[in-house]
Amino acid sequence: MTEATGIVGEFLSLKAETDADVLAMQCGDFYEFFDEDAELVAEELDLTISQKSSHGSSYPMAGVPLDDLTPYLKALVERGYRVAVADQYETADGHAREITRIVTPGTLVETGADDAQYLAAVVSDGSGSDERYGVAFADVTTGQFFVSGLDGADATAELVTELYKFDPVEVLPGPTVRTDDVLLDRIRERTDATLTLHAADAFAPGRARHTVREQFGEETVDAVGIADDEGAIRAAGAVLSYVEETGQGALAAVTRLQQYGSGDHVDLDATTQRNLELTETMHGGTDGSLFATIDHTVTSAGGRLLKEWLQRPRRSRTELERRQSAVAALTEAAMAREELREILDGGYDLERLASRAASGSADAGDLLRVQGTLDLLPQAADLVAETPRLADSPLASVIEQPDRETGASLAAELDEALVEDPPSTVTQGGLFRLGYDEELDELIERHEAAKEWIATLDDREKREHGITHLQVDRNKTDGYYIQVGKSETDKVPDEYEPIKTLKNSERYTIPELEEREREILRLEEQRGDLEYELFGELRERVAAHAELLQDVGRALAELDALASLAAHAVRNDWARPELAESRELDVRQGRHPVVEQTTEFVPNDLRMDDDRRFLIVTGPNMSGKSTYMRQAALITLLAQVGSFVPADAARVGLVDGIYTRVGALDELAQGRSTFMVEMQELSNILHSASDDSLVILDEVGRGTATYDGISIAWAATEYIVNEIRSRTLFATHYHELTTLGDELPSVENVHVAADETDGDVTFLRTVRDGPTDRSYGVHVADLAGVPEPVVDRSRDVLDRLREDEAIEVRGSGGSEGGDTTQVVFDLDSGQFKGDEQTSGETRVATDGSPNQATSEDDDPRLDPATEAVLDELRDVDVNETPPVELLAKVQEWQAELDGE
Ligand SMILES: Nc1ncnc2c1ncn2[C@@H]1O[C@H](COP(=O)(O)OP(=O)(O)OP(=O)(O)O)[C@@H](O)[C@H]1O
Repeated sequence: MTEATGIVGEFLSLKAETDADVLAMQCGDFYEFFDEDAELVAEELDLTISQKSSHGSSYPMAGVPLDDLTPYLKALVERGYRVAVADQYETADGHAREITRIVTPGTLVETGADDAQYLAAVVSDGSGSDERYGVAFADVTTGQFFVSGLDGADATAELVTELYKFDPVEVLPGPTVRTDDVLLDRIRERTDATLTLHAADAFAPGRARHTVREQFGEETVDAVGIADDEGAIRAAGAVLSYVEETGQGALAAVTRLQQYGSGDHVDLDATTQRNLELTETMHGGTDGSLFATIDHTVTSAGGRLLKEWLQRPRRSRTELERRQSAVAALTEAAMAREELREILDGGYDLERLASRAASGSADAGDLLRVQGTLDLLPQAADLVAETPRLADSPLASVIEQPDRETGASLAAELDEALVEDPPSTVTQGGLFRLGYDEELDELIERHEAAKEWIATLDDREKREHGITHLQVDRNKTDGYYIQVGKSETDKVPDEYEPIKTLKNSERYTIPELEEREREILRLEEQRGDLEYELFGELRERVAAHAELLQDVGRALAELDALASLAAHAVRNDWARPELAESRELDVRQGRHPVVEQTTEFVPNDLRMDDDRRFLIVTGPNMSGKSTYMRQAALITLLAQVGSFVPADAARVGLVDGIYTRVGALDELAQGRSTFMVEMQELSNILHSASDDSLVILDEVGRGTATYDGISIAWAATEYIVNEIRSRTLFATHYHELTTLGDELPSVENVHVAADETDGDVTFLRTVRDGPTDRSYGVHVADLAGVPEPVVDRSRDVLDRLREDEAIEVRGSGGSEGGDTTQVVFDLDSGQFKGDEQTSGETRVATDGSPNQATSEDDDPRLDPATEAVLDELRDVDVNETPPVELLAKVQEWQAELDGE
């Protein structure tokens, strides 16, 4: 194929210059895509493809009008593509084109989503156990910029957790990271980010440091305390240079460098965030998450902040008490709270608008939204000042924080400058009020006068020439014209010069009109140019106040988030928790914040302190163990957000981390066995939790053979109680573990009660002290529709087991000629026993402890037929096998065991 020339050739050579996935090239009034790019956008965005021939070949082509590019860009970028935009500019001999910006998921300023949009860079130095990372997160749509250095044994896990928390849309892996398959896989697992290779030298320490200083100034870098953290600096520098390189101009809005991770936040690993369903449920939806339940914010910035609070609860008591006092004041000042929310409801996203001003994409409407939103702060301030309960609260300082004077003068300037309902294009004039600029006023006056002259021309002509059907109008092809009805064309004077004949009328022009038309066109152009220039200056002045806008935006967002917490507390009768330094958690009549919304909830107490640090929670299946434990975690978390909590009263000893291990739902898809995941999570908890942490373990050990499971759960309990000393809730169906309550200090049993009368089980949902030894698993199997014969047979077996107080494995005796062999695990003694009546042998573990019980030497020998049945039994996936097949299996096994 010959090489394409002309416009296609130009496109292809520009495309070869960039590493973007797609190129949009301006051709006059359109942005065009050619070749593979045309096919891609046609497929993704449903554009029509046409063919463009060049040098004997035909190329697919698709295009969008100039002014419509943004939504298409957004759509492509949201699908993870990086899009280069080439613009056309005039030259002495025609025009040329060059790539002016690259729009990527992490640098798209005009996002439509409410959520934060982080661009991250990750660098690593060190290796093995001495792994060190630097990480930076920038949200160019709001100007947020966070950096952190991570080191120590758990640095990799912490890094993955941070990535999960910030959930970046684009990640720039540093030079070493991009060669680390394992880490890259974990990043892909934990985020939906596009991974982009950014120039390696942007990560170089010297260059990165220079970039960071240029952006934030040397003093800031020193003050924030990252000057010595090379990893953090390298990551920060790489992010900044990438934003700059994409040419989006958003860098100007990134004004504040914030370091995080130095112990101000409660550790919430990625698993825990998911398990507690903070922002998404385990099934991936948002409905039914904690955030969806408690979010009553009225602005997107308020919602974003509240979500951030949930994802990053605080450890600082001062900060939490400040938020609590504000929420408390708002719960008590009902009318003022609702009025405040109404005021806020009129606001727009100032942080986002600041970024749009800085990147030059804000239009006149955006600047009016800036003005309108700036005006809300003084309104909120007046309301707070007039309401004594609020005036004494920390709300006053939230409002005091931004520079209100400058805010007011910027708002006044915008108000004086722009007309009420400006057009969305900024090049055609019509944006400014009279009195804003003298030169513009004069142009406007002349423009308006010329238009006025034309507006009255028809009357003059009608009068002078006695024509009734005469009108003056304008269109694109003919410009201004005088139109006269056919019946009266004989009355037109000589100076009327015909320009077009229509069916029923004739169009004319006259020299005077032509002159005015030229004047109007000239004035329109001058006015458009001048207004565009003035608008650019005005937008730059707004952009120069990016930091102020961010301050006001955050203050309004904070008011919104606090008012939302107060509104939820009032509607749901939540109480202000007392924050304690001691290691306790004392909840009176606590509820689960999400479940209480949809259920007649039975409240429960919870008491944990130094003498009662580890609670073993037993109770029937479905009784509410998981709910009770999550409730404890969520109450703690809400308290450390500064919120009220779903309880009559609560005293919450502040925690440094919340760790959970509950049933994993979605890990299988990622190729790890359920049990492996369970153990990795347990391992992570045992490494990370401290005596200030809250640990929730739901059925640890369940994923493997019973004895291994009990052994692991037992040993983990001992380790947590003796070594870690965290506050821990551990739900289990291994009732053997309840004996630990007597043996270890600070371990107590509680159970969720159920009532059984004549075989009918009622879940009481009440938590009481002491253990229980009943699971009612058979009852739940019945409820779930397991076939009756299986349920009945289970009941028989269960009754026998209860009589024997033993776990029994039953098989046909090979050598004993059909006699039954029984191997039992005695719940009282925690020992294995052979059935002396039939086999005459006793198999007892040497020291009686469960984890010894499975040792090879003591393994009871069974005949091969029984072994085979047991193997099959172990392998059956109960969740995957239809009940009828299960039933058939059971019959088959019975037959085999009966020696048939
Ligand atoms: N205190 C309560 N009041 C009302 N309903 C509750 C309460 N606690 C739990 N429930 C409801 O009971 C059901 C079972 O709760 P949960 O999953 O916590 O039980 P579980 O004991 O952990 O079960 P399993 O042992 O089978 O995992 C849930 O649907 C929950 O909504």
